Amino acid sequence: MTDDSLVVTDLHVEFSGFVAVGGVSFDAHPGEVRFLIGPNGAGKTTCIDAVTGLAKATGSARLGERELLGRPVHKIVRLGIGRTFQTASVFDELTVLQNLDIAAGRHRPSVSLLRARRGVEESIEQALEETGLAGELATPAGILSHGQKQWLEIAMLLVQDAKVLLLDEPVAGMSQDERTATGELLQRIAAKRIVLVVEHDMDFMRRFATRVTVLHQGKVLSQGTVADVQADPRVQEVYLGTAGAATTAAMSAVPEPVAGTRQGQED
Ligand SMILES: Nc1ncnc2c1ncn2[C@@H]1O[C@H](COP(=O)(O)OP(=O)(O)OP(=O)(O)O)[C@@H](O)[C@H]1O
Repeated sequence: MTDDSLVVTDLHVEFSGFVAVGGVSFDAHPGEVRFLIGPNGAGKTTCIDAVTGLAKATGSARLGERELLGRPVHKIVRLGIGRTFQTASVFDELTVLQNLDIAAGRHRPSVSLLRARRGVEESIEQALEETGLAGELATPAGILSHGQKQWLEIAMLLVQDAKVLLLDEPVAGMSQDERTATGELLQRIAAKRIVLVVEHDMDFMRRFATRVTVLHQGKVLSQGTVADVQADPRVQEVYLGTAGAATTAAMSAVPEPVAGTRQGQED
């Protein structure tokens, strides 16, 4: 455990008496690509909503020494918690650079776009390089590929210097190549920041997760390395019952170690 860790303890969220998250605990640290998985309605997004202040919750979610629960959304953002949503939320009519300017809290009049390259701040330059969007500076976000839009959202979080990136189904709808590029991007980002991924895609999880928490009906069903959760009969049962044979096959496939990740780290 470090001062930079995200530690969620006994998280509870109710919607009009319905318990969406009923006592969930997990932690995440810089240096790992942390996954939250589980069938539809398991409570994954609600956990992220609670940590980011969008859903009222009890329990605790601490970033280092700081308690996040009970703070308003904008203060949680200021503490360095960034998130993406299942649907990319970039400004389609604005260019990649303008989107990043907005993320950086900077206003760039459109005339200066002609000289855009000259005026690019270092943080934006770095985020563009990191996410592979350097060649798309003047491209309207609306015509980016689906994968590039997700990367732009991640770049926006990097520009804001988010310490924690909470990513809700970042590879949904992506091609295989885009998934691989995204996984590698997350590994690079995770070297210095906390990356927590909510995902349905089991193959992606298997390739890139260092540790996994499996949620089911608002509770933690299993937690550990990819190998641990795949071997857990309770996980196999839940996926057999809800997601069909394809997912079960993906869950039971032997994980391939990925260079540069901290496979095997325990709670
Ligand atoms: N604002 C809300 N009001 C009422 N119920 C909600 C609300 N948000 C989520 N729920 C319910 O809480 C449960 C958990 O939902 P959540 O979206 O967190 O699940 P999930 O694991 O992210 O699912 P999915 O993979 O389908 O996105 C579901 O039963 C959902 O219908």
